[in-house]
Amino acid sequence: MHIKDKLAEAERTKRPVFSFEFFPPKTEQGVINLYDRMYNMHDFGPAFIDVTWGAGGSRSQITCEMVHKAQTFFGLETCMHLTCTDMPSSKIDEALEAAHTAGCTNILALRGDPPREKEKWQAVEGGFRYARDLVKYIKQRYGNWFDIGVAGYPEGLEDNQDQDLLMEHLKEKIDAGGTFIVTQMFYDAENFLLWVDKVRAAGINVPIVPGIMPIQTWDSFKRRVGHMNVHVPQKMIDGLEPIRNDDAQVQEVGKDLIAELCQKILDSGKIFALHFYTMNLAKSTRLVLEELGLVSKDGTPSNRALPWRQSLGLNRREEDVRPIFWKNRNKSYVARTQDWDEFPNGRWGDSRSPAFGELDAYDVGLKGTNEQNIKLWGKPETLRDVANLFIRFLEGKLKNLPWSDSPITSEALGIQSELVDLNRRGFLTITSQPSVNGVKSNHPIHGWGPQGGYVYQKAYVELLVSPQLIKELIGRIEKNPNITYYAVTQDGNLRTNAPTDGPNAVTWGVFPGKEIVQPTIIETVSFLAWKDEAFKLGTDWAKCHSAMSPSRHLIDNIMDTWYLINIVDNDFHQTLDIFKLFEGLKVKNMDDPASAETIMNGHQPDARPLVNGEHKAAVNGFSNKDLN
Ligand SMILES: Cc1cc2nc3c(=O)[nH]c(=O)nc-3n(C[C@H](O)[C@H](O)[C@H](O)COP(=O)(O)OP(=O)(O)OC[C@H]3O[C@@H](n4cnc5c(N)ncnc54)[C@H](O)[C@@H]3O)c2cc1C
Ligand SMILES: NC(=O)c1ccc[n+]([C@@H]2O[C@H](COP(=O)([O-])OP(=O)(O)OC[C@H]3O[C@@H](n4cnc5c(N)ncnc54)[C@H](O)[C@@H]3O)[C@@H](O)[C@H]2O)c1
Repeated sequence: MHIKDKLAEAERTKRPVFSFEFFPPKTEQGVINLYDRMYNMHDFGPAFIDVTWGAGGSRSQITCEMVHKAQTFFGLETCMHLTCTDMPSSKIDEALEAAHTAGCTNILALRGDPPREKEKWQAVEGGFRYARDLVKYIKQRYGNWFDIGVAGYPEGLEDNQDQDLLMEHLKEKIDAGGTFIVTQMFYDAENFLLWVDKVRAAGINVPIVPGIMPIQTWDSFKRRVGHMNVHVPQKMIDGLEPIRNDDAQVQEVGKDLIAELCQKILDSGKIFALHFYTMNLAKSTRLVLEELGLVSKDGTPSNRALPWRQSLGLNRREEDVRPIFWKNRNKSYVARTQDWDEFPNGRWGDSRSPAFGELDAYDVGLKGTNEQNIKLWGKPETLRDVANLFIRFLEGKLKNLPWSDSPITSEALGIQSELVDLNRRGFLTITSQPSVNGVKSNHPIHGWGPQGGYVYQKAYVELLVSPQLIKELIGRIEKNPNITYYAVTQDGNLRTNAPTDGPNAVTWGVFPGKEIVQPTIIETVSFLAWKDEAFKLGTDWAKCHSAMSPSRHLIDNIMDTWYLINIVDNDFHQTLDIFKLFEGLKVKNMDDPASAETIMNGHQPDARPLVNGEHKAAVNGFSNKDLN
């Protein structure tokens, strides 16, 4: 059924409907577990679900596969997103044909983010430069088979803050055949409703579906707001900031704030649908829907297990944490633990979670236009210039780096001088955490999770290391039985001394009446998924600079030849031992304009390759190619 008909029915009957957006997970296990979740969320009764378009290679294949499964097996009315970026018309045809074959009759037609490298931008044959062109093409090829939605921006768009122009272009998309509008996420109801009036004044009469992003934790909320550049009313900040360290309270207050936002929108009498950016998680969306009375409080997903398989066969949870009571009751154990990855959900969380590693709703990659990024980070020509950027970030003088999208935290300030010193010597630090040996869960710096608990963490540092120094560094690590590491190059050459493939918990908490929660882990699969993202952020940064520029050359060389390494001191009583590994080590020629090449041609490591990246990835069900 076409979405426009469902929306028209909602408006006619004045009974609001809602929809859920899912994105293609980063890992194979995440995809499998998402099917469980989609199946369960079916019971909430969404009018339709959306699957975002994962640009490029395997991610787009997963979109098509998810659309097929949702439509055919779960009986969910599905809308497939489709973008123009880097899509020759043959690929657009393939995607549309896959959707058609799956019985999907709804497409959200988008432009996608422009390729970073401006000089390579080419509207592909058929002219899919704007979403409008894609709408026209779909109409032309498929007539009325597909109902076509388009995107709307009440808060403006990064590359176009001119609201009048955006409105003109929105009108063009509707005139080309768009029949409904789904908006970006926002938290400002007043601004949205004013925008709705402007849409109507522009002569656009199709239904508008507002994009709602539930609040999971303070950190993810802040990160997304920053990423999407949306305005947050002071009332929300005031409600959430004082309880930022108590995830359970943030979820509770967040639910109330989002329900209030939704209610205001629905009470306006102008809007009859809500679109939830679920981020592949069920709980916070469900809580908002319950609060709004759109699902009943006992309307939790039923205990139905997927008819064609047993979920627990999927290695969903480590078997040794399964309570003995459920030993022979796999299905009900699955149902009882359906929110297993909901809380808290760090970005280093479990790679089996459908929500693993997700930063924003669409694709990973560097944010900001090339001009903005050059203004922010300048035009580095030597390794010293690059290291100085990291140092300025660590000193709080720069608000972000390609790998760090929010300012340095007070937690990192405790080891600031050690981190600055590393960068000064040519080790580019990306993430860090000091060790914590049991502080209260409401601790202002290290605290997280519910009240009354204690939290722990192991000292951790993740950095980019020159091939000049990697051998010596790994040699030192391997002499210390407390320290584990993973090191990988962009092309997937992985080295590690981790004793198993399984997770190494680096953050955990003990809370009253709960099992131990370990939100942050390091493991092979998640590290390989992250390394693709980490190197992409770097190559995106290089592409902000023109092809022949020294900055492009320098950053590309670092990405092509350096190692991404994470190091954990498993003795969580030690805070500074991890830094002793680097004593006396320093990259040579940091001021040499060709320093990156010097490094590339320098001493190559011959540390024992414990694991071959490609092979290891295959063992885990992926090839690095698939994850790109
Ligand atoms: C609800 C929603 C879902 C999304 N889903 C995805 C997804 O699944 N995958 C993904 O990669 N991205 C997704 N995005 C992000 C989207 O691809 C980006 O925001 C993209 O930058 C803009 O896409 P658009 O379809 O709105 O573009 P368009 O409407 O084509 O507009 C893009 C820019 O071009 C300008 N423009 C449009 N027409 C013209 C014209 N005729 N002349 C000159 N300028 C023009 C516009 O003003 C705007 O600045 C989504 C966004 C939203 C709001
Ligand atoms: N190793 C893995 O398996 C894996 C998987 C996915 C993501 N990641 C990591 O997740 C990180 C983001 O996670 P998050 O959002 O929880 O953390 P974040 O980016 O907020 O940073 C985590 C901590 O590192 C500190 N930090 C930030 N930038 C730093 C820098 N340049 N040098 C030293 N310390 C810095 C922060 O202040 C904070 O205390 C990514 O940057 C990546 O390193 C790792």
